[in-house]
Amino acid sequence: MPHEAPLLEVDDVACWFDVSPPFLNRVIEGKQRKVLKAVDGVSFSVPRGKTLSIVGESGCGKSTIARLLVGMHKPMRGSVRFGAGASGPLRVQMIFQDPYSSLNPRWRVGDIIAEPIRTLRLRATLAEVDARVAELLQLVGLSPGDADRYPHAFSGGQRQRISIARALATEAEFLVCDEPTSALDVSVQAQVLNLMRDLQKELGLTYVFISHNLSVVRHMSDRVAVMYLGRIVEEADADTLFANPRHPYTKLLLDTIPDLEAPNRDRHPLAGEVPSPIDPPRGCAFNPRCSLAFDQCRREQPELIGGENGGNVACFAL
Ligand SMILES: Nc1ncnc2c1ncn2[C@@H]1O[C@H](COP(=O)(O)OP(=O)(O)OP(=O)(O)O)[C@@H](O)[C@H]1O
Repeated sequence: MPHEAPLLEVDDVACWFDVSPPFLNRVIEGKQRKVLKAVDGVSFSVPRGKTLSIVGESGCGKSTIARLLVGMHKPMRGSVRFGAGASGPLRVQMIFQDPYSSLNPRWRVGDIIAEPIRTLRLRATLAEVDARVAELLQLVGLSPGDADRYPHAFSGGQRQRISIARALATEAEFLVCDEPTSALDVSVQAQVLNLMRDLQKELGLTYVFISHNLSVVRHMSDRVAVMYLGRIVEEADADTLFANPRHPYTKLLLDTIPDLEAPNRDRHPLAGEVPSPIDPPRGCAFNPRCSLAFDQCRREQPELIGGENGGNVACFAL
């Protein structure tokens, strides 16, 4: 079978922010500026119809990657390349974490979903636009009559369904989902995740799914990349990563997931905090929190290296 080119290919991408206090712009030369390396040398690819999840604690650079993918940030190094869509250029949309602030409260839901259809001229007549809006509402588990209501009339889970309908209204084939269920009640999270999985199968969608919560991504992902302080420290097929995590940070992250089969087992809370990306530790950024760290880890930064299980890991201690 010919090897299909990935739908998304990210190669050695870096995104740094100048976080010098404003007055430094005038009085201090460039070399003394403070630079925050939010993403620093990240590479991954996503095949068509698959899900890559990016996980890690707050501040690791996950949202910055999401913004790089949809063009809200420009990489200062490296490249983000998309393959072709089914009919013309690939359309990429983002689903945001907060379904309360991402929908215009003054617009009826029907208009929110119709807007991209009209702007992109995807339907010719008003009646066709209305029919498409009704179809999209049903696709996400709402009813066509919901088109006449305003966002405030809906729960958080329903609003996230509306956001998904709006994204699909563009005929997007690639969705970047930044913590799409983190603002929702736990009982509603599973419903929205199931909807996203069903839509993926039905429409052949490709996802980059961002979360700080490994248990959320477990059943969503084909592949998982674990980020720490702007870099990927481990990347593998989801089943492999959950069954046999290799990087000490991945192991710690997995240890924080509640085990439904052994709810009374002692869990180890993640000790310590992610260091500041403005002044990261020398060597492996995880070394101050790592029980396996030795001299080399405090001096050199480990590269992501492929292993026999098809995964990649960046650790000197393995
Ligand atoms: N526009 C910006 N200007 C300056 N610093 C930024 C900017 N955007 C992000 N950062 C910093 O970059 C680092 C990575 O942020 P990012 O939001 O990508 O992390 P994250 O893993 O998504 O965390 P969270 O889950 O809290 O959103 C953080 O230290 C953050 O403060």
